Amino acid sequence: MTNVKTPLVLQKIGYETAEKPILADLSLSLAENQIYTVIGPSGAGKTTLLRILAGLITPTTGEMTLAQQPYRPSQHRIALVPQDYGLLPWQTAQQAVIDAVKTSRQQKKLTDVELAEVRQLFKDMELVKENQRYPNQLSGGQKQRVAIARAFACESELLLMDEPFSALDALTREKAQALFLSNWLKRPTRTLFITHDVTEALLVGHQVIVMEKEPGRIKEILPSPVTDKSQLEDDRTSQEPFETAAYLRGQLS
Ligand SMILES: Nc1ncnc2c1ncn2[C@@H]1O[C@H](COP(=O)(O)OP(=O)(O)OP(=O)(O)O)[C@@H](O)[C@H]1O
Repeated sequence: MTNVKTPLVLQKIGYETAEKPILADLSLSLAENQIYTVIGPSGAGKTTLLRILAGLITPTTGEMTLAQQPYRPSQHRIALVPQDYGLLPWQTAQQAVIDAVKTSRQQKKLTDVELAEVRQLFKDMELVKENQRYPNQLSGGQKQRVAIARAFACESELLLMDEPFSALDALTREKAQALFLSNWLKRPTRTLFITHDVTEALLVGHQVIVMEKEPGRIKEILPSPVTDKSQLEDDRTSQEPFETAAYLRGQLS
């Protein structure tokens, strides 16, 4: 599948456990090559939504479609960057990325062209010196960049990121946002990006999905005033995102 310019549509999605409803009546349309950031209070079901899109759990009610066909996650190339980066202790940074490409393309070996692409990705993600290191030899910021490099390398149709920058200090986080966006612009894909940081949601996302809880549902979807994602450093100091951030904080309180 697919390069079709078509939205991934969720209609009236609900998810409940034996204990309680977790998501209710959630409808959403995710366009191709757009970044959707998701914010909301703890327990609003943000990770549950991501897990549904990844195919890790199945919604109790509602339907999901892509190109008017039922959306079955197992039939699509989906990249997931979890909160803890999901790196394996026995794999170097380079092995992690190469193995992910092999798995996603169902190949035993990469071609010279594909290996050159991986090397370029390491350059783009500023990881050249770290490529032979194991996770315990990498800083948090470096591990997180390896996890993102691995996700980009898979050329996924859907990129799912669960608070990827939450463990980073403020300056490393700003650098990671810029690096992520510059790489995303080179390799754009439909992206859902969970964050607790309202400013990050506006800077990184084209659209901000605001969720509320008990049960988890969408409260509002707001276009980000930051439309040019290549100008992040200018946007950090401009007034407009700050005004929208103040509004969003009000929505969350
Ligand atoms: N398998 C499960 N069984 C029971 N309850 C669950 C299960 N998965 C999630 N929950 C509950 O569903 C609710 C939503 O959880 P979820 O992790 O999706 O929220 P979240 O918005 O991502 O929260 P946070 O911001 O704290 O990460 C929580 O109350 C959680 O305890």
